[in-house]
Amino acid sequence: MPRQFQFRTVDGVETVQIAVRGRQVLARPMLNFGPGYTLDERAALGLRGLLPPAVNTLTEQVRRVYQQFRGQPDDLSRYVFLNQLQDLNEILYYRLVADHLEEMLPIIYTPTVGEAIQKFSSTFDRPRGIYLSIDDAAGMDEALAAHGQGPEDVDLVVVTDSEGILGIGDQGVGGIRIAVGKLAVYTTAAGIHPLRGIPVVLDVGTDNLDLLNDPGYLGARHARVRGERYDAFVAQFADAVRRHFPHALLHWEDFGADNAHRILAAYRDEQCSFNDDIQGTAAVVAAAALAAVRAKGERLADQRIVVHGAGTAGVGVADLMRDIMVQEGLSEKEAESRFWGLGSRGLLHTGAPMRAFQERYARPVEEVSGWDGAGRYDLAEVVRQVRPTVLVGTSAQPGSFTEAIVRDMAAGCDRPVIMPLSNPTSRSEAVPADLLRWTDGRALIATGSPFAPVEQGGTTFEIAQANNALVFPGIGLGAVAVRATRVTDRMIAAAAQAVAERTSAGRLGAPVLPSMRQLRAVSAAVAIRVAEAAVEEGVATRELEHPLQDIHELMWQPVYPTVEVVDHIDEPSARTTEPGREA
Ligand SMILES: NC(=O)c1ccc[n+]([C@@H]2O[C@H](COP(=O)([O-])OP(=O)(O)OC[C@H]3O[C@@H](n4cnc5c(N)ncnc54)[C@H](O)[C@@H]3O)[C@@H](O)[C@H]2O)c1
Ligand SMILES: O=C(O)C[C@H](O)C(=O)O
Ligand SMILES: [Mg+2]
Repeated sequence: MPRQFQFRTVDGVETVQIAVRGRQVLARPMLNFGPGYTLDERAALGLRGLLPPAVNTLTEQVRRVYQQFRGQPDDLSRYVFLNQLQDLNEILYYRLVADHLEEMLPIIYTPTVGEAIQKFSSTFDRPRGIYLSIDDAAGMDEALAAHGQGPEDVDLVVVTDSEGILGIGDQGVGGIRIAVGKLAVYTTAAGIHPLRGIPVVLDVGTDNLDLLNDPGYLGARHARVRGERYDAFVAQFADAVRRHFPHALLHWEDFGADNAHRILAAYRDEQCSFNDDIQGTAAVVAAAALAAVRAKGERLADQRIVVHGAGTAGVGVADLMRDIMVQEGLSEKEAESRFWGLGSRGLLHTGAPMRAFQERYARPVEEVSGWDGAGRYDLAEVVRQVRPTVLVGTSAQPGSFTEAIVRDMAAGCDRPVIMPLSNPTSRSEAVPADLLRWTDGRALIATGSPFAPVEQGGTTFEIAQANNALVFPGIGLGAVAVRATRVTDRMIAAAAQAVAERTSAGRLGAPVLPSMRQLRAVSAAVAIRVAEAAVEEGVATRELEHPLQDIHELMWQPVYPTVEVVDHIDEPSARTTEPGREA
């Protein structure tokens, strides 16, 4: 099918060539500027009479839709409203989100996206992204082609199989919305062009009985396919991405713990890909931990770290912190001995069963011989015995950082670092106001979901949001900017470093991470460091001549482009703004 339109940027000016007319223009979210079209443009595009007479600026349109947004009764309705706006006029949607970032991010992303995923089938209207069903594996190539993007057109593919959505588990086909949400954050934070990212759900069935028994459920209605058939489907998908979109970075999101680690290990050396829950989370949490221990005048290597929930995120976080301790001078074994991990059966130790990816954090069984618990040691016992200085929560067990546990921890150190990272808000291991109360304001806190500042003892405590949203957009942009062929550990460590450098947690009450308000600047800083690391690692296929300028120019802004009305679009569609020279 001939192309209907094409965006290009020449000398910093974005233009869209449009080869369709009339209602076909208004039917495309990236072309529908609504009353934003001038009268001349309306005449040239066959839009006369299809729009009300007034011509609006983008600012006027934002004002109107913001009022409509404010009129929504609850967060889920706000999500649905924004979702519909994205499918109506996508540039206006991104402008609205950019202008009201702090208010909108918790709607289009965590925590509200969690509820929207759970209610996917009842709130579904217009499909967005690609739905790949294991029952139609043979149709995968056709499905990817049907999306309409050519090999040069795609920078990013975000994929989930929906088994481990946030902390709410298996959500079947509704998981597409986490991929949509992550891409919206890529665009908002790092200026990835809205057309250059594709959200994908791999629907392999669901083990969620509520979904299987819901007559309105829109996904494949059978139990999750596992084993060889699942692996073959994932392999077919990874290969199809390489063939259809050879320059795309593949972002794995919210897979179940075993598959997440296995898939990352299988593909990280095969194609440009990373796992956000393992590596993105690790980078942001390491940055928060570094800022917190610096505020105490200590090193990471000096800490005793308990990871409550040694799953996808927990083990990723431990691995990166271990690597930082090694840089600080510890041996790998010494560094690993600074961690105590807990799974659903309590402390990981060599006398109890565990999963392969957890084994390096198993404590020797001799260490626990005198402990209370007969082989199963819960968080309270671990905290009592270990006296941790850092407590990480990636368990999705709400309230598991109890008053008794937190007071016990705080009795053993001056500034306990406590990070309840589980999302959405309903899964948080503790809420900041409680943590500050139980520790008399001594705790250094980071949470996964957003929390309002807390007033205590005359101090306002701003709560750092340690959400991978602070790093994955920059990791993506950095990798895309230099067309990296892999995402290496050093690129992830560089992302953590870039965030840590932009944090100063010295003052009492200051957050241990930059605010989400600074998302765009942080993402640009992360992208520059990630791109540089990619070049140093030899995985970049082009270099940036002026990193700051080049990254800045690559970041798409939500403004209406100059319209060029044409009869047809010339192929090929190679990107016209080259960020650097071929290496
Ligand atoms: N802040 C962030 O950026 C961020 C990033 C990724 C994940 N998360 C959150 O972390 C949580 C876990 O996500 P995940 O992807 O790692 O899931 P996961 O299923 O891979 O890991 C959860 C782990 O918790 C363990 N667990 C379960 N019950 C437990 C209990 N009672 N005590 C101790 N451990 C227990 C499980 O054994 C598992 O190892 C989710 O809520 C998710 O939203 C946050
Ligand atoms: O999606 C988020 O908010 C962060 C993270 O990827 C998660 O799974 O919780
Ligand atoms: Mg996730």
